[in-house]
Parts: sequence; C-alpha cells; structure tokens
Amino acid sequence: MATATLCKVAGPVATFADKSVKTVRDSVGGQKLTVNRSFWGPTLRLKLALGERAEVRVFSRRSSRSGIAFCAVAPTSPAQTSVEQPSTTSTSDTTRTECFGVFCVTYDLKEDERPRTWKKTVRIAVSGAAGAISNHLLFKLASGEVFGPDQPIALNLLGSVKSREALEGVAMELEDSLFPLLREVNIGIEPIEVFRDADWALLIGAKPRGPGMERADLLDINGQIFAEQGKALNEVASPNVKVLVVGNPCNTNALIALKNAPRIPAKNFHALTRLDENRAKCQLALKAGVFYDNVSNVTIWGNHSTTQVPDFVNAKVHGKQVKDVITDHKWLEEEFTPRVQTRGGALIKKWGRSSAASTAVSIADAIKSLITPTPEGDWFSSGVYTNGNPYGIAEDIVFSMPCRSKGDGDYEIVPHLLIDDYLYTRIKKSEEELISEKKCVAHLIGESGGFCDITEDTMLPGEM
Ligand SMILES: NC(=O)C1=CN([C@@H]2O[C@H](COP(=O)(O)OP(=O)(O)OC[C@H]3O[C@@H](n4cnc5c(N)ncnc54)[C@H](OP(=O)(O)O)[C@@H]3O)[C@@H](O)[C@H]2O)C=CC1
Ligand SMILES: O=C([O-])CC(=O)C(=O)O
Repeated sequence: MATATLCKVAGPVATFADKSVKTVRDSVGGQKLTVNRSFWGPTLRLKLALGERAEVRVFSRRSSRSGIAFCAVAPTSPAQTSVEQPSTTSTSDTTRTECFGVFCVTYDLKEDERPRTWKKTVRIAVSGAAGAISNHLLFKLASGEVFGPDQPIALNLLGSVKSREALEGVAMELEDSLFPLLREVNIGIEPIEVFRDADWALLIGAKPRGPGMERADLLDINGQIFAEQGKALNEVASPNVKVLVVGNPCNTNALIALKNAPRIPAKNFHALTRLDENRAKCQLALKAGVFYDNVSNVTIWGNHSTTQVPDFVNAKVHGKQVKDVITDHKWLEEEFTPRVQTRGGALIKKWGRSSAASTAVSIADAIKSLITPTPEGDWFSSGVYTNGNPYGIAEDIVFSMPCRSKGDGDYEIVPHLLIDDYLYTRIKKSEEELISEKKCVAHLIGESGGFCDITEDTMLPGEM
C-alpha cells in the first residue's frame, strides 16, 4: 500500500535549507519523485510503500555541496516520517555534471500544460559553452528557432575548471529567459559526463592560436581535445548522435573526433563551413545587386582555411548561373575568392575578436539544413567524411562539399557539379592541405608513421 508521507531533509543537510536546494532525484525504490515546479525549499513529498526507503539527493549550486538523505515510512506507523542523516556530503565536487538552478526541479511532464504535439526532448551537448559563439547560439537553440516551436530541448553544457563560474552565468541567463521549450540545463567539465545520451554534439571549444604558435602546434593541442571528446562521444552519446565541429582547425578536428568514435557512423560528423557559404552568398548578392535570398547553390569546397574554394561556377542568382549574371569574371576569380577566404580576418580587424554572432547563425543554419528537407535543386555546404565521395577527393579526410538532406538528420553528397580547371586546381590545393594536416595528427587517429610537413603556414579564415 503506497502511503503519502512528507520527507523533511534535515540535519547536516540543513545547510541546504535555503533557496539554493535545487535537485531532488530518484528514489532507491525506483520511484519517480514528483516535485512541484515551484519547489525551492528543503521539503518534498514522496509516495513510499510501507517500509520502503528512498534515497534523496540534494545538490546545492551556491555552496557546491551535495548530500544524500534517506526517507522512510516506519513499518509500525505508516503516517510517521523518519529521516536519517545524510550518508555522504561533498564540499568540492565540481567535476560532476549537474543540473542547473530551475532546471533541477523535476516534474511530471504529463502534468504540464504542454501542447499534445510536443516531441521527445532532444539533448544537445555544447562544448566551449562559456565562449563567445555559444553565448549567441545557446539562446537560439533554447528559443525554438533551430529545432522548431514544438521541440523541447535539453542542454548539456561543457566548460572547464577555468570557465566553471562563467558557465553558471550562462545557465543563469538561460534560466532568466523563461524559454518554455528548454526543459533541462546541465553543466559540467567532463566530456564523459556531459555527452551522455546526446542526440547532437556541437563541439565549439578549442584553444585559439596564440602569438608564435605554429599551425602544427595548434593541430596537436586542439587535436588532443577532439580525440578525448571523440572517445567520450563513442562511449556515452546516443549511437546516432550528430556531431558538428566548429573549433578550429575544424576539418581535421572533426576527422580526429570521428576516428576516436568508431561506434558512431563517420557520416554523422560535420565540420562547420556554413559560415563560409553564408559569407560567399553575401558577397555574390552585393556584386549582383540582389538581396541574398536570391543566391543559391553555393558550395564551399575543402578546408575551413584560406585554401577553401567558394564555388561561383555552379552558384546561381535568381536561378541563373552566377557567371551569366556577374559578367565581371575577373572579379569572381581575383576578388570574390580571396574575400571569402579571408573574411574572418577582415572581421577580426574591425571587431578585435573573431566572428561569434554570425558563426552562431551559421551553426543554426547547418543544423536546420539537416533537419529540414533541402529545397528542390539546391544544396548546402558541410565538411563531411570523404569515403565514397563522387568527386574523387582523397578518402579518409573531412572535406567541405555540396550536400542535400531529406530532413531526417542525414544527408547525401550532391553529385555531378561542374568542376572546371579553375575549381580543380584550387580544390586540389585544399585537399593537399588536409592530407598534410592529417599526417600531423596521425598519433591522434591511431595511425603510425605520421610526420608534420606543413611548410607553408596556411591560415584559418580569421588569421591574416
Ligand atoms: N568553423 C568556423 O566557421 C568557425 C570556427 N571558429 C572557432 O570556434 C572556436 C570557438 O570560438 P569562440 O567561441 O569565439 O572562442 P572563445 O575563446 O570565446 O571560446 C572558446 C572556448 O573554448 C574553450 N577552450 C579554450 N582553450 C581550450 C582548451 N585548451 N581545451 C578545451 N577548451 C578550450 C574555452 O572554454 P573553457 O574555458 O570552458 O574550456 C572557451 O570558452 C575557435 O576555435 C574558433 O577558431 C570561430 C569562428 C568560425
Ligand atoms: O579563425 C578563426 O578563429 C575564426 C574563423 O574561423 C572564421 O572567422 O572563419
């Protein structure tokens, strides 16, 4: 017989007896604890069978302390509440992934006034969550603008010891935004915790290249991050997780991540080149004197670096070939191409930091392109794994190509684009660069005999 009882968390846990008590989780008996949305205090209501014990975990954000108390209904007296002292307390457990603030309040969704059409919650893990790009992106995700107005989401935010406080600041702003679709925010500093059950992993965090740092150094330092994160995804993420690598050098970082995650289809890994595509569309629109929504079929080929190839040969304006609309072909070859390749650097000169808002927009675009059907005849750019590609690009690298999707999260590479001599020589140069980058990180992708022979110190778009 189930008996309603009041379990009062007391004793040493009383240090939590204020509004910083945030979480009430799982009972030993496997019961779901239903706590009212407005629960803030140290008191909760449990339904316990006679003689049953429930373990109650209490986490405190403010004091970084946690404790476990036991509640039980004494067999002799069903109405009586007995509370044992906490068995453990921790004062410095900051490595664990924790739910944050208001998102710790567990409640039964069925009791909510949610629309019937709401779907299963999508869990999105974001690394570098306290960084500049994330500061724009997280609010787009939470608003419903990316996954749709009927799609609840959970955010698992990855930071570091250094950014732990900042991560809490981000989570507080998410709390204060009252996004109805945002059902959970969890923060942590261990990929193996934060990536658990992720349906999407947006890998943004990476060390920026500092003064005097060679590209090879950057490849190694950041490569190690992505090797660790690939392994963690392999172990704990959803088996069909979609991974978008943003942290630079993003193509090779994506290769490292996928090589360290053999359980996840290599096809699920993307390197972000959508920002480059958007930049190319803007420049073509400016030159053609049209608004940018009239520009379509723009491909970025290759690496997210200054060797990338923005394709004006197959691009269209108002459905017509760009070369028929923009007849100044010298401009296309000699101005358009380098302008797109170095747009990131031009922006840094103005802003004093790399593009963050437009990058967040392009991440949103990249996700939307995978979860909505591509308009007939069009495509989008993404850095994807090259095995089996229809363009003869070297296998086993991550290379940006034209893709289309049915909107199911998957994609196919669009075949039969015209590759003229102009494109071919440049595409080959970007391919060579990626093959060299791969050799530099052989030790991180389980290959022997690697060596780093990057002689020309090619740049990220943000470097000049
Ligand atoms: N592909 C693309 O189109 C673009 C890519 N980028 C790249 O995106 C990345 C993030 O940019 P942005 O958000 O502006 O950068 P920020 O410096 O604002 O944030 C980056 C985050 O990365 C984390 N980080 C820094 N060093 C390390 C490290 N050694 N290991 C793990 N994480 C680290 C930090 O988080 P914490 O302290 O929590 O670890 C930091 O918050 C950069 O690599 C940038 O070059 C930028 C624009 C476009
Ligand atoms: O180089 C950077 O950090 C920024 C970058 O990738 C871009 O703006 O395209």
